[in-house]
Amino acid sequence: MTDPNPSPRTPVSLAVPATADASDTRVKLAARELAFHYGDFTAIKSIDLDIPEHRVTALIGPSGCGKSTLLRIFNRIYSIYPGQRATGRVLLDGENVLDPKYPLNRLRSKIGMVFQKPVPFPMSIYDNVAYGIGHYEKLSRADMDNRVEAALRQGALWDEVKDKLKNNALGLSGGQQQRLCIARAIALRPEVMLFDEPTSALDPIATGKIEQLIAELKQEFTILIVTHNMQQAARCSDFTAFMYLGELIEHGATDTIFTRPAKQQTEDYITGRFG
Ligand SMILES: Nc1ncnc2c1ncn2[C@@H]1O[C@H](COP(=O)(O)OP(=O)(O)OP(=O)(O)O)[C@@H](O)[C@H]1O
Repeated sequence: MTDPNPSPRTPVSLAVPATADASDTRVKLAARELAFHYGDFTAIKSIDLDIPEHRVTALIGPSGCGKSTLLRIFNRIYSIYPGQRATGRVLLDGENVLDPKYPLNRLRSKIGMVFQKPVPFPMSIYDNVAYGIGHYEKLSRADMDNRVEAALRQGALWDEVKDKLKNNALGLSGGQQQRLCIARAIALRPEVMLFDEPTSALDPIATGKIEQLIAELKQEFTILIVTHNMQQAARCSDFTAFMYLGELIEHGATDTIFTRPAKQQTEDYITGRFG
């Protein structure tokens, strides 16, 4: 994992105005002694982590440290794969969502996920957003129209697509497709949104739009974002968690993690000495 020829990263400039304080918000999502196993391989080793409500928390760390695995535990995607097993607890508003008695449908309606590569359904822009809603609620045509419009507005896509809602979503640009996937997740009115490297396939302009969108969305949602981009973590998160080899090494206010990290491993990673 250690890079023998490290190239120092560009110094990270912070856009976070002041040290974020977790004491002015409550914990929305929490991991307690959370571990994860792919067969015999332990990818996450007993993590405790608090995710504050209405804040953006960035998950950073070198490739393979377990960031995506952690997101996949939070909405129990892993449960469809044989041999994959989580132990410990994930508390959403205090309830353990890993308990098999916690309904998967309820969990999916509360925790939405946006993936690295936008994957719109091969259907119209309108239907992409309406499709998921139809699984959970029976809305009149007018209510559905309103819900689709609201989601596309919140996804910062409405102005670009309002005259072509019946067009196939696959005709949108990559950045537009990603915003459509965000709108699709928003339309279900989740409480937590998980973003797994949402801009890694996008150009800087499209990336900037998504980052701005994430900053706006935290008013309504609790956000967790996995990113390899240190500048992005610094720009759009309030809190940052640094993982290494399946362990949570350090977690705190983003400006503290980037300017005064407590652990040497964190400093080595954010300054580009490894990873
Ligand atoms: N399906 C799988 N079966 C077995 N091991 C897996 C599987 N998926 C991931 N792993 C292993 O689990 C560990 C954590 O992987 P994960 O994808 O969570 O890391 P990551 O930090 O998200 O990496 P990246 O930044 O490269 O996406 C790695 O060692 C990986 O090889």
